[in-house]
Amino acid sequence: MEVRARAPGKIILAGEHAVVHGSAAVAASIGLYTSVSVRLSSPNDNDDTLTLHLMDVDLEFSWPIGRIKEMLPDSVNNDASSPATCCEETTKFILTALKDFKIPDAKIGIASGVIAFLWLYTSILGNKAAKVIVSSELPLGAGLGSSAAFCVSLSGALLALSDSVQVDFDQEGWVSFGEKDQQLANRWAFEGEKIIHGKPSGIDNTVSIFGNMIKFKSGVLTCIKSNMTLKMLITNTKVGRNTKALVAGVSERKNRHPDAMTSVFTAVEFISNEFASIIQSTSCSDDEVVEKEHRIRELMEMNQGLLQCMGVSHASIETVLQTTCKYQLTSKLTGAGGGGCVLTLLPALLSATVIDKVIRELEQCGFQCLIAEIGGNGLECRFDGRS
Ligand SMILES: Nc1ncnc2c1ncn2[C@@H]1O[C@H](COP(=O)(O)OP(=O)(O)OP(=O)(O)O)[C@@H](O)[C@H]1O
Ligand SMILES: C[C@@](O)(CCO)CC(=O)[O-]
Ligand SMILES: [Mg+2]
Repeated sequence: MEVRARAPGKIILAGEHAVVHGSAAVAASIGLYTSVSVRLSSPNDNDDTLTLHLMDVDLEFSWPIGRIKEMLPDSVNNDASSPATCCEETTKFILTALKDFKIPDAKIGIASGVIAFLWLYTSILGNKAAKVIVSSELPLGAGLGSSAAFCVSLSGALLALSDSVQVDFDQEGWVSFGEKDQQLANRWAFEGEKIIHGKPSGIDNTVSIFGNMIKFKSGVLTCIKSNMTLKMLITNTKVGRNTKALVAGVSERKNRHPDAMTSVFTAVEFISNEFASIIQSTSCSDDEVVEKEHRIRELMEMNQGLLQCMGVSHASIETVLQTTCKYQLTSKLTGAGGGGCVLTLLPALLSATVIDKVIRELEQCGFQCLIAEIGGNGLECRFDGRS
């Protein structure tokens, strides 16, 4: 039996990092997906292994089911309907066991993804033999929510094969989960994100599950209906970074300067709330759109300044800011920062010639630009063999 699931990446329009400390943030899904296919072995296959093929990093892992039972003895009592946290001891044990695979140093960040996979797989499906393939259109570790899309698509595919969710696979094409099942997949994906991120707010997995645009604060989501076309240029600085380390760095800064950092997070809360209300308000004339874009630009500029205060900007991000500023365009980092991706607002009346010029100049700096669709569907799955 084979199931495929796909989950989108995201951009954070306002509020990253502050959201980890309880402030509001605004995020939207983007039209770039991570896909997972899970094929359970049948008795005819005569194959008693669990195999994970990570196409994007060209790594394959394979464990005899006996080894899975040793590493995760509780997998016999799996209960897909109640998401559980992977304890530190289990994480360390699996990490040690992964040494057998000699993951190259340049790809060592993948180990946390493999631990998240083993935890989600065995907690949801127990210790069944299967082949799992993961591939993504997202750059990994670049601020576009690759870890959340990974955990969401995995949780979706695994739950679809469990008895705990009801998916109508008689429908043609991609199918969404019902709301209760989306909530369950979201709780599992959050458990996976905890393994990869340390202390996630939950915004990335939530927007990847539900899609579209959301405001998120202290674990609570509010759907946002945008009343303006937001066009963002996404520039990948290609500077590698790790969300877990950046989130931990901001917490350390908060411990050193609690009053100053609390004020920074409070300021971000106001920015996110104002951002959300601007995009939801209706505008009739071109002048009103221009006025709204002007206010959004100022909010992005202020948010970027506060992210600098948190210590998560980077020289490569500053280069993108300076380059786009030459064209009177405003940018801010998105996701965890420290490199990764930067958003630039492309005003509705901006000419294609200017867009081409700014993209060319950014690419000459060695960066990679893309214009992704904002909003769109969240987690979806299907039985393979159907279009
Ligand atoms: N397609 C994938 N294949 C294997 N591992 C993946 C994949 N996508 C994500 N991961 C895991 O997620 C890690 C990257 O997560 P990280 O949170 O650092 O970056 P991100 O999610 O892309 O950015 P952000 O959290 O800022 O949005 C990788 O090192 C790997 O462990
Ligand atoms: C940096 C952060 O705020 C967003 C990462 O996309 C972390 C989180 O919210 O979990
Ligand atoms: Mg992440």
